[in-house]
Amino acid sequence: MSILITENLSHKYGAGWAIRDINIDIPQKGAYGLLGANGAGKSTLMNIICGALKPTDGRVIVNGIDLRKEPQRAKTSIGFLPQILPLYLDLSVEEYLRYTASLRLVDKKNIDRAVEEVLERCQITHFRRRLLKNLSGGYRQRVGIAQAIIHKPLLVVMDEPTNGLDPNQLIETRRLIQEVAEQSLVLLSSHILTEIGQLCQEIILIDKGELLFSDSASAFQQQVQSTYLQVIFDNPPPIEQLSQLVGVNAVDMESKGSYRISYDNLDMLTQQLLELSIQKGWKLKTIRPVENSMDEVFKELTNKR
Ligand SMILES: Nc1ncnc2c1ncn2[C@@H]1O[C@H](COP(=O)(O)OP(=O)(O)OP(=O)(O)O)[C@@H](O)[C@H]1O
Repeated sequence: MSILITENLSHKYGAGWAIRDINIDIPQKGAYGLLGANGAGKSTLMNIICGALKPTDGRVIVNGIDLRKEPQRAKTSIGFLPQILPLYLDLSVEEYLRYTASLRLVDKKNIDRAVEEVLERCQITHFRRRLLKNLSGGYRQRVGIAQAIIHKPLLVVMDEPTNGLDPNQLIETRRLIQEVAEQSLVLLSSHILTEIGQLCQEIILIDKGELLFSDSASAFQQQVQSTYLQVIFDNPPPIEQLSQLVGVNAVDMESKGSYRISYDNLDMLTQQLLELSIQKGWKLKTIRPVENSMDEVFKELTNKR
């Protein structure tokens, strides 16, 4: 049974559609990256999937349960880390987690154990008595993740979970997200595409409220044909000679003997490289296409429309 299905999900605020006919079917656990430019509809989609916003049209099915028909039952399988976390700053970490466990309908007799488990999983046991207002941003975010997983949901939705964190906090929060994704389906949005590339095996891209792409991260990178070659020589020519070859747009030196060539005619370029290397003794040793960066694919796909 699929963990998350959305069927023709659409939402409009006032007159304009924020999302339109989004169909997603995610059968298994793992980290899924939700990409889209500002205003693409990511938060709207996430809020609807978590039951925080009622869609204008369509439906959400979580673990086989229709969110609109049985919201309470469906929500036992959903954890949510919203973009702005509603923290009660005068509560201690432990008090807050007890409260969220009861909101998530964790059985009273299981609350102690559930709190201990998430304190440990999120590595905040030593801060259990600290007031939330006295925690750093990184630790607040861990508390946010702890409240999202306290009831062991099958689906965890995280809206920009690493936004505003410093580099150390970023590394730790990403590690925690990866651990959560081993036990749940984690759907997360981020503006940092390299982060999505590192964390997520699957990519969902929405643009202007419409689903543009939903497949593996490697399929995402293959969406746009690379127009770069990496060439490495044992006896490298001067960069100017490479720049003058037919079919070349630009050449950058990566390290001694290694160049990145932007081209518009691959056949002509490779033919010249092979011929000249033999003629002039450049000793060409590697020639390979450079994989597109996530940024390049994102730009290409969203600019096409
Ligand atoms: N409460 C609201 N009332 C009216 N329009 C809204 C509301 N919330 C969002 N919108 C509009 O709906 C569209 C989608 O917004 P949404 O916040 O879902 O996008 P997003 O992809 O999450 O953007 P961001 O990356 O900036 O957070 C935007 O055009 C936005 O202006």
